[in-house]
Amino acid sequence: MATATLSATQLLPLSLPKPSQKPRHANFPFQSLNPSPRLFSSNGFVSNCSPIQALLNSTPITTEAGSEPEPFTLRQICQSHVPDHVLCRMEELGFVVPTPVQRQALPTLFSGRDCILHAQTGSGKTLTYLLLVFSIVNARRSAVQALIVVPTRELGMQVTKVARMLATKPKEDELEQKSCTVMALLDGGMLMRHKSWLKAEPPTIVVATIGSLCQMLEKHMIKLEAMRVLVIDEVDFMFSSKQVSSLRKLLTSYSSINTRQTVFASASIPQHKIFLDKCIQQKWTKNDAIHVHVNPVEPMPSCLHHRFVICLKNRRHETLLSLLQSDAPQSAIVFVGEQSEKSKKAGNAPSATLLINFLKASYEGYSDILLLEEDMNFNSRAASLSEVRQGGSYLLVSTDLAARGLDLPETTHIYNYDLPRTAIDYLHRAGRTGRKPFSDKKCSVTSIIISKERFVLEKYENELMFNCEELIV
Ligand SMILES: Nc1ncnc2c1ncn2[C@@H]1O[C@H](COP(=O)(O)OP(=O)(O)OP(=O)(O)O)[C@@H](O)[C@H]1O
Repeated sequence: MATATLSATQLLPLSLPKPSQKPRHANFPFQSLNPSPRLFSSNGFVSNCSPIQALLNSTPITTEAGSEPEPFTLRQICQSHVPDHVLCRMEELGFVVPTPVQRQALPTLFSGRDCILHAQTGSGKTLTYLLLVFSIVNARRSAVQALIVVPTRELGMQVTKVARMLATKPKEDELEQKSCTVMALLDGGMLMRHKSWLKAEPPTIVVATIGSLCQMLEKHMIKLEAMRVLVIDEVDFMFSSKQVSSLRKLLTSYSSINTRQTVFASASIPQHKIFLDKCIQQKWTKNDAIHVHVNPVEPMPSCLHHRFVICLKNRRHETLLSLLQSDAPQSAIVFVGEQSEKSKKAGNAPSATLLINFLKASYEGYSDILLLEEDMNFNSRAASLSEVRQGGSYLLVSTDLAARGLDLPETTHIYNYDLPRTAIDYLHRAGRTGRKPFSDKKCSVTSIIISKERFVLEKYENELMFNCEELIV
């Protein structure tokens, strides 16, 4: 059985600089989206795209004598794989320079290999797998050709939005050939409407939560015979959820590894070697599946500053208040633990509600404080998120529902009002900040703990290889 784990250095395409070569920048090779004199153009670049692209095309090349030009842009990496109109949209949306995961994983993905995409939170895994999807699907074919499975409705909406933005064609091009259609088949959606849509003309790409997807599969409303790429996002979470049996069925009974390319993505793949072996043994992936692990020695973004405050159990509200007053964050997420069944049965108010009431009464830093938790209906959840996305300044109080995949790039501060249950939960909560791939701006993650929780946080520090600074408030 051939299993493989590729680290960053092994995956570099031949023409990319090896780590032994002098990097352009000590921390990150691509500091700015502004084209620098080091940029080069090649014949393959010619297209009628955005001004950024035009500038990139026209910039003269300066490479060392005799050396191969280095693929500097996403366009160069994707050129012969992804349709030009998608590349143009990508650039219009500001995605010009590849993040490390894009630079390292895309050549492997374009080679057709099944892949476990393992890279930090906020590193751009979504665009990575979407570019693969667009390299494979054919908009002229009326069949579901790509399926992206996500754990929550919120993440599904986000991925759908990016996919639709990339798929959009200029009006004049639409007349020649229609764009890919993207369906969001998500829990809390209007399944009746989806049924009519699927019947009339199947979409090219489906973004689904496993519950809604399986309902449609069981009723034979959706067909996966033409599916050529399957992405499972937040794969470790999906395999540890209650829906694992549906997921296994999707991977083995509803479709076959021989006719699809399979991609698993997450910022955390515990025991990844065992997981990769299992993927092959269980026939979730083909035998030559590869583990692309970007920056394994640093599981969390380096721009995060981790802090903790020790307080008495009954002083958490006041401690959070003084932190907010001293930090005055423009945009922050406060994570609270989920209410236990016992507490629900006893008729207690959830701690998130109590906290919001307290903050509304005592903190004037925000015009509104928003809530996101599992017990809210889907409409209220959507309303909270859309307000957060609209406003330049927000304070969101949330359970771990917001911890996986959500992209709110303006978030600068994370507060763990309750300590997360595991190091992996810590990693994903912390990863809701520091989500601007080319920014060095420091963002903070602050945990409010009681003294006997200090050893738990220390355990997380060891597991995730970071240091937490004590704050006295
Ligand atoms: N090449 C790029 N240039 C600039 N910004 C990018 C690029 N690729 C992705 N981004 C931006 O980076 C942010 C994080 O990307 P994304 O949501 O894909 O992260 P992720 O790796 O999936 O994180 P998580 O593990 O938390 O889900 C997004 O705001 C996205 O628009």
